[in-house]
Amino acid sequence: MIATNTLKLLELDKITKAFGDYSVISELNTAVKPGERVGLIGPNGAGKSTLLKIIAGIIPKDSGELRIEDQLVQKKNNEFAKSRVAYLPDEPPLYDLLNANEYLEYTAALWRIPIESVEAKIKELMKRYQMTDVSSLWIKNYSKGMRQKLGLISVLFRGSPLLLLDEPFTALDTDAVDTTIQYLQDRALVHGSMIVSHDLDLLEQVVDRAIVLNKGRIIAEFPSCINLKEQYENAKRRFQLEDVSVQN
Ligand SMILES: Nc1ncnc2c1ncn2[C@@H]1O[C@H](COP(=O)(O)OP(=O)(O)OP(=O)(O)O)[C@@H](O)[C@H]1O
Repeated sequence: MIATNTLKLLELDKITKAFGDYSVISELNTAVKPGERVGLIGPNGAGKSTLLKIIAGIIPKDSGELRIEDQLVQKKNNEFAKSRVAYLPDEPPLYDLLNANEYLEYTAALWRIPIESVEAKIKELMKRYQMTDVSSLWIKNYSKGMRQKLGLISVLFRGSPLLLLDEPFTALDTDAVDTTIQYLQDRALVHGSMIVSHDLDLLEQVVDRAIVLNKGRIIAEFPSCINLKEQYENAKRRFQLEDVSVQN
C-alpha cells in the first residue's frame, strides 16, 4: 500500500509544449499533494486545457518530467499513469449510439474496472444527477447538460486518485451544479483534483488553492481561494492580462 502522506500525487518539472513554432506551455513547474484540490485559471488560450491533456496523457509533452505518485511517467509506464488519473475534457467524449448504462459499462471496461464493483456507485451518481429516467435513451438524443452530467458520472464513479476536470460546470442546471459541488467537496470521494473553470464563484467552493496560467507560464499562485474572483482581478491588473474571461 502506498504511504500517501510521503508522496506527491502529481509533480511537473519544466514541462514544455509547442504546437509548431507556437509555445503553449513553457518550463512549467508545479505539484499537487494527495487530497489537494487545485484550481487552474487564466485567460482564453493560456494553456490550461493543454496542460490537463498533457497530464492525462492525451497529448505528449515536448520536454520536462511528469511524475504521478512519485513515478516518472514515460511511454512504457503510461498504463500506470492512466490508471491513476480520471480526465474529463470540456466536451465529454461520448458515443451517440449507446445509452448511458451502456456507455458507463463501456467506460468501466476500458479502465479494466469490474462493473460489479462500481454498479452501486454508478446507480447512486445517476440518481444524484437525476439521470435515472434517461439511462436507456440514446446519447445522441441528450441535451448539452445531460451530456455533461454523463461525462461527470463517467469520471466520478472511478474514484481515481487524481481527477482532472476541464470546465465541469458548463451547461449544468442549478441542481447539477449543487450535486457536482457537493461531490467535489467530499474528500472521501475525490482524492486530489485539478479543475479548470472560468466560473470563479463555483471554483472557489471546490478547490483549496489556485494557479494562474498566462501564455503557458504560472504567473501567480493563490494559497487560499477565499475571494478568488477578487484575487484574480488583482493578479490581472498586476500582470496586465488582456483577456477578461471571468463570468460575472
Ligand atoms: N492541437 C493544437 N494545435 C495547434 N494549436 C493548439 C492546439 N491545441 C491548442 N492550441 C493552441 O494552444 C493555445 C492554448 O490552448 P488551450 O486550449 O490550452 O487554452 P486554454 O487556456 O484552455 O483556453 P480557454 O480558456 O479558451 O479554454 C491556444 O492558442 C490554442 O490555439
